[in-house]
Amino acid sequence: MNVTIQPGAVAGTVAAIPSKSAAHRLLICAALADRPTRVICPQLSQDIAATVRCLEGLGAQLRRQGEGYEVIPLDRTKPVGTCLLDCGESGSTLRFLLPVAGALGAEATVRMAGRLAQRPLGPLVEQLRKGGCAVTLWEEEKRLTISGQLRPGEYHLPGDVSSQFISGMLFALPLLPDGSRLVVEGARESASYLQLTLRALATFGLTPREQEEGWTIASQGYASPGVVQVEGDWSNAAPWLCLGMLGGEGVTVTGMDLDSLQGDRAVCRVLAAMGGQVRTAADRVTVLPGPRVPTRMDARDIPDLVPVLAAVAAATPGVTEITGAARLRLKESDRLETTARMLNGLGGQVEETADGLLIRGRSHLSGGQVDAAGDHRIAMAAAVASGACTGPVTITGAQAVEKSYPTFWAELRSLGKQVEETPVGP
Ligand SMILES: O=C(O)C1=C[C@@H](OP(=O)(O)O)[C@@H](O)[C@H](O)C1
Ligand SMILES: C=C(OP(=O)(O)O)C(=O)O
Repeated sequence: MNVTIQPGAVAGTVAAIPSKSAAHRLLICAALADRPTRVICPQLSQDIAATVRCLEGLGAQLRRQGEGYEVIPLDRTKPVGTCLLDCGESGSTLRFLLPVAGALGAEATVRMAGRLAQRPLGPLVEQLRKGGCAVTLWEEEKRLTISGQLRPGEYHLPGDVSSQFISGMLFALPLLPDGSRLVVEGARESASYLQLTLRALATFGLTPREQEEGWTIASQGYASPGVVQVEGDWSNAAPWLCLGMLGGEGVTVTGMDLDSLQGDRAVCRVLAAMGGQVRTAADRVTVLPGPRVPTRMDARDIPDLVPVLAAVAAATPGVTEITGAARLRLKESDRLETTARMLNGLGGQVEETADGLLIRGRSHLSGGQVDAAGDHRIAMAAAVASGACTGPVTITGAQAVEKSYPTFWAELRSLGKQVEETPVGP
């Protein structure tokens, strides 16, 4: 599908969608718990659906009821046996559930889509093999298999490849019959995502004991609190707040936890540093245009914000430098390359560096036709950039937003933008 966005100001209010990161975590904990849990999650996405599908593959039952899921946990007294885990393009689903499958002794075939089979998995696979699992990856066929029973023990993971490896082991190790140790080597990136994992575990009564280099993790059952609510998604509120910065009468996002542990809450701080007028009250945040000043950004803890913040920077006169973002090359696309290409396609001046972007901003961008590169965050960043364009913006492959935000184009329309969706033949 192609989307064409006409120039024009935005104004209005968007209700936050449920956080994809929180939804994955709470659904996984619920599926491993001692009794049923109601997980309130009013809106779905392809990635959340992937986690639901895989948890069903492992033997849990997830029934969609009203605004959420009734999760009947898997029966830990019965072996999982053979199963199919179709992770789609969701890195979180794959990296969280592979260790869980190992801890449950499942004999799983895992399917992957898009770029997922090429994204890093090696350090996690190495540890699972060390712990007694057989893992074989067929990258070309986008398939892998895991079998064997993961043993309690000491596991080591790097801190700077993907925090999702660490989260996956934090979910898996309490399921083992004896205590384990998880050691994180080197600097930690995406560290706030580990806090989200620890909070989800704590909600289900699990508290890995923090040590200087990682955690000791007791053998312990997941205890359901009965009902859990998925909080609003800061990563996906960010495109609206960034758009609010680029003109018009401001954009408000409601349903946000202003004290959230999500690292992407930093979008408020960064937009304020860039001159945006950021106003918060109760559960909402509003961003209005301001003077737009360039800044330096370290993206080590906010990888998913880089494309949308780069779009604002491209329309901010002066030089903005984004560093600490090498990991963006390992996402749904090489996001340093695809962000630069997309913004340059709209008249921006963006250069890739080894670990980030160098952006020479202009007061306006021109517009043009750009490709989403199969990446939801690039499609949404192009929509943000359209807020600074004097001409129309056409985004090819715009359906990419469905990975995390299926109603994105409808919401953009609700803010007053003229958005035309054109289906493209098979
Ligand atoms: O744990 C999570 O929910 C996520 C962790 C981050 O990945 P990395 O840890 O691989 O950087 C982030 O980019 C991803 O969108 C979601
Ligand atoms: C990288 C992302 O997700 P995942 O790693 O779960 O595929 C994302 O949502 O930007």
